[in-house]
Amino acid sequence: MATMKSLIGLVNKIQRACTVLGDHGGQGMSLWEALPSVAVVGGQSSGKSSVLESIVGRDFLPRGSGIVTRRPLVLQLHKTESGAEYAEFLHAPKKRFTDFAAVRKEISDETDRITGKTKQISNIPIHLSIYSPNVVNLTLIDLPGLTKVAVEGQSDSIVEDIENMVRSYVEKPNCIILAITPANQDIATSDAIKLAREVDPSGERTFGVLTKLDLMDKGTNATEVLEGRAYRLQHPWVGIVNRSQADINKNVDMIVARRKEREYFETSPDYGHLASRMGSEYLAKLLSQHLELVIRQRIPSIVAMINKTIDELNAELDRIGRPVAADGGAQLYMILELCRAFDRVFKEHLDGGRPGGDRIYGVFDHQLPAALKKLPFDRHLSFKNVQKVVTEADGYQPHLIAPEQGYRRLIDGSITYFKGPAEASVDAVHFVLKELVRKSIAETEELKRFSTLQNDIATAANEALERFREEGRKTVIRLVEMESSYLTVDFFRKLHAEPERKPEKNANPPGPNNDLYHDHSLRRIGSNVSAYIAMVSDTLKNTIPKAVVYCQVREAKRSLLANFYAQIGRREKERLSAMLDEDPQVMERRTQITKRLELYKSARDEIDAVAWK
Ligand SMILES: Nc1nc2c(ncn2[C@@H]2O[C@H](COP(=O)(O)OP(=O)(O)OP(=O)(O)O)[C@@H](O)[C@H]2O)c(=O)[nH]1
Repeated sequence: MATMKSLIGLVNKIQRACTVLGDHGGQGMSLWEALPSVAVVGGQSSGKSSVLESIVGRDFLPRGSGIVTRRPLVLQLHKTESGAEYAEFLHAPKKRFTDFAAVRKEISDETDRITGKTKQISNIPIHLSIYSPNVVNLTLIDLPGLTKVAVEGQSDSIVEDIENMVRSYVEKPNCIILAITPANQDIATSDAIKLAREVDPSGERTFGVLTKLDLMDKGTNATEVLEGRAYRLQHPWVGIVNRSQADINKNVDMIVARRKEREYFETSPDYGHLASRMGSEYLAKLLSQHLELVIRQRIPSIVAMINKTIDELNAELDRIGRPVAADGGAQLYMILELCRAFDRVFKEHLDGGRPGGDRIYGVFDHQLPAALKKLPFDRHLSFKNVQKVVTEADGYQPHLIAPEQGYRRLIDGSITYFKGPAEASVDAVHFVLKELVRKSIAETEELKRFSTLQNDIATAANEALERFREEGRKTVIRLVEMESSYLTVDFFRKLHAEPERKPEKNANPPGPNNDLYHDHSLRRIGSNVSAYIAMVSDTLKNTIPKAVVYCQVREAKRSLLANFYAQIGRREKERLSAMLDEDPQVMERRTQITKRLELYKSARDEIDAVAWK
C-alpha cells in the first residue's frame, strides 16, 4: 500500500504541474480541483500566519498592517531526512532559499508582480515548497484574511472580493478547511466558522482551530469549544498558542516556541487533560493523516477523471491533426499521404461513393444527344442548298450518272458540324472534373489545416485536367475527321441496289430539259445524305463518350497528380515545409493540448506507481 509520504508527494507534484499549465482553482473543472488540499481561512489577525509558521517551524511569511496576503500561497511541505532545510518557488525554480527572511521578501515581491502595488488581490497562486526535517508532508493554501473594512488605497469591493476568492477555494468538495478563530473572540462571530458552515454544513471537512488561548481573560477558558460542546464539528477542535507579538519582536525561535506551547498545555490546569490533542505539532500530524485518508479515497475518481480528460485531449488532437515532422523525408511522406487522401476522395466521387460522377454520364446521355439533334442539317440539306452544292461541284459539265463530287461536298460539309458538340462534350466533362477536384479538396479532412498544400494540389490537378482536355479535344476532332476521310461504302452500295422510283409518266411528261426528273434526283440526293449523316451521328453519339472517358476521366483517375509527385520529389526541404504551413492558431492550440496531455499522462503514471506500491 502507498505510504503517506508518497501519496501527499504525488498530490504536490500534480498541483505544481497544474500551476505551470495555468490550471489552478476557480476556473471550471480541472485536475487541480480533483485533488485534495488544505486551505487556511480566518479573519484578519486571527493568527493564520502564525499557525502556518508554527506548522512549518520557520518565520517566512510577510507581516504588516492591512491585507498582507493578497494572492493565495500554496505551501507544500516536504520532510527531508538529510536535515537540509531550504525553500523553492515555482516561479524561480533554479533558486534555493536558505534564508527565510529572503523567502518573506520574495513572497511580497511576487505578490506585487501580479497585483501591482495597488493592494488589490489576485487569485493566481504563488507556489512555495519548503524542505525541512521539521515538517510533515502537507500542502496548505494560505488565503487572504477575511475582513470587514477596506483600508486606504483599496477599492470598496475588496471585502467582497476577498470573500469570493476564499469561497472559491473552500467550496470545492475536495478542500479541507482549516478554520482559524481567536479564542479571545466570541465563536459565534467567527468569520472562519461562518464561511465554513456555509460551504460545509455537515462539518466533515472542517477543522476548527482556536488560537490565542493564552490571551483569554483571566478566569475564562475555552474548554466548551475545545471539547466540542459549544460548536460541534466532525473533527476535534485543536487549541494553539502561537508566539505573541512580543515574542516575535524578541525573535523567539520557532522551535523554542513549539516547546513553550507544549509546556503551556501540559501545565495548564484548564487544558492538561487535552494536552496530547493540542498544539501546532499535533495539528500538523492530524491534518497530514486526514489528507492521506482523503487522497486514498479520491484516487479512483481522480484516475477516472484523468483518463476521461486524456481521451478528450487525444480526440481533439486527432481532430486538429498531429504535428508536422521536422525532417525532409518525413515531410515528403506526409505530403504524399495527404495527396493520396485527396486522391481517394476524388476517386470516390467518380466511382459513385460520393455524388458528382453521375454528372459526367449526364453529359453523354443528355447534353451530347440534345446538341447533335439541334445541328442545322435541315438547312444544310435543303433542296436549294443541295442544288447549289451539286451544281457547283459539277462545274461546266453536269454529272452523267451520279453526282459523286456533290455527294462528297454535302457529306463533308455536314460532318464538320459535329465538331461543335464533340468539343462541347470535352469541355463539359472538364468542368465537372474541375468541380470534383474543388469539392474533394474541401472534403479531405486531413488537408483542412494545410491551406498552402490545398492550393498546390488544386493548381497541380487543374493543370493536369487542362492537359487531359487538350488530349480529349484532339481525339474527338480526330474522330469527326475520320468520318470525313473514309465513307461507309456499304451504305451507298445498298442505295444503288434499291430500285429507283420514277416520277409518274402521266402527270409530268418528260420535256426537253427534264426539270422534273432533275428535281426528283436532287431531293433524293438530299435524303440520302441526310440518312448517311444520321448514321454518322449515331456512331459519334457512342464514340465521343468513349474518347472523352479515355482521355479525361480515365487519366484523371490514373494520373491526376503524377506530375505533382514528380515535382515534389525534387523539391528542397524548405519548400516542403512551406507546403505544410499551418494556421498559427492551430499550432498554438496543439502545443497547449500536448502539454496538458503530458501532464495528465505523467499524473496517471505517478498515481499508478504509488497506488500499487
Ligand atoms: N499571544 C498570542 N499572540 C498571538 C497568537 N496568535 C497570533 N498572535 C499574534 O496576533 C497577531 C496576528 O497574528 P498573525 O499570525 O499575523 O495573524 P494573521 O491572521 O495571519 O493576520 P493577517 O495576515 O494580517 O490577516 C500577531 O502579533 C501574533 O503575534 C497566540 O496564540 N498568542
